[in-house]
Amino acid sequence: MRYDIPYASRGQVIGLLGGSFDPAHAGHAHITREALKRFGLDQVWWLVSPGNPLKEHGPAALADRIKHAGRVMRHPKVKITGIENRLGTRFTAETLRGLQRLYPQQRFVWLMGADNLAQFHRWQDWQDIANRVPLGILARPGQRMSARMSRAASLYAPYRIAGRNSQLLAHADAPAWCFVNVPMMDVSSSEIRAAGNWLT
Ligand SMILES: Nc1ncnc2c1ncn2[C@@H]1O[C@H](COP(=O)(O)OP(=O)(O)OP(=O)(O)O)[C@@H](O)[C@H]1O
Ligand SMILES: O=C(O)c1ccc[n+]([C@@H]2O[C@H](COP(=O)([O-])O)[C@@H](O)[C@H]2O)c1
Repeated sequence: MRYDIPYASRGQVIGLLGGSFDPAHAGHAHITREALKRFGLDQVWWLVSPGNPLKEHGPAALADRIKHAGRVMRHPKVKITGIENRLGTRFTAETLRGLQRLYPQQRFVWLMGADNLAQFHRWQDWQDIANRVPLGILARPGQRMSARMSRAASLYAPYRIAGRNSQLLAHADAPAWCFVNVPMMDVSSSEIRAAGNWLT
């Protein structure tokens, strides 16, 4: 299947929420709505990943995950995409380089839950990512401390924008990051997978 590249007008700020979405759930939809508000984003694109490079087991078929994500998240400012499949990228740093080439007139903010900040230093070219785009981090149950104590949080401590100033993030030059203490939803794809076959 060939996936389209979404439209964004000049000057727009686009939040990117990458994930396996295996399957998408209410927690993803919740942090997306919070990110739109807290960071003042024009759009959020979900990047449904061909497969997380750090996860051993491959996810369900991309087309099924995208279809399901479209049912979970319906919002005029949110687009569900298979951009990484289209670009032929799996690593976030490569994806961002590709997107910045394709959209030179737009700004991107990388969004992630606190669990991903905790292991961000294991990602390929993670410092290139942090130097390329602002990072918007959303609280996740049980992950606040590990995120705050993480290698990325300590190395980039001088570039942190306080949560109360979250509206500044989207227009800040990278490196910049902001942790927002949004209300939390205790839900995960692994729990849903363990409970049965979401594809049926
Ligand atoms: N309940 C949640 N609260 C905050 N962030 C979340 C939540 N669920 C997922 N995220 C974030 O959404 C992004 C995509 O998550 P992903 O698709 O891996 O879902 P997941 O529920 O973490 O999956 P799994 O349980 O398989 O690891 C990640 O940045 C993750 O941190
Ligand atoms: O680039 C990397 O090295 C890298 C390592 C782990 C995760 N990621 C990205 O982080 C996002 C969340 O992944 P996941 O599987 O936890 O949903 C998704 O976009 C992945 O491609 C990226």
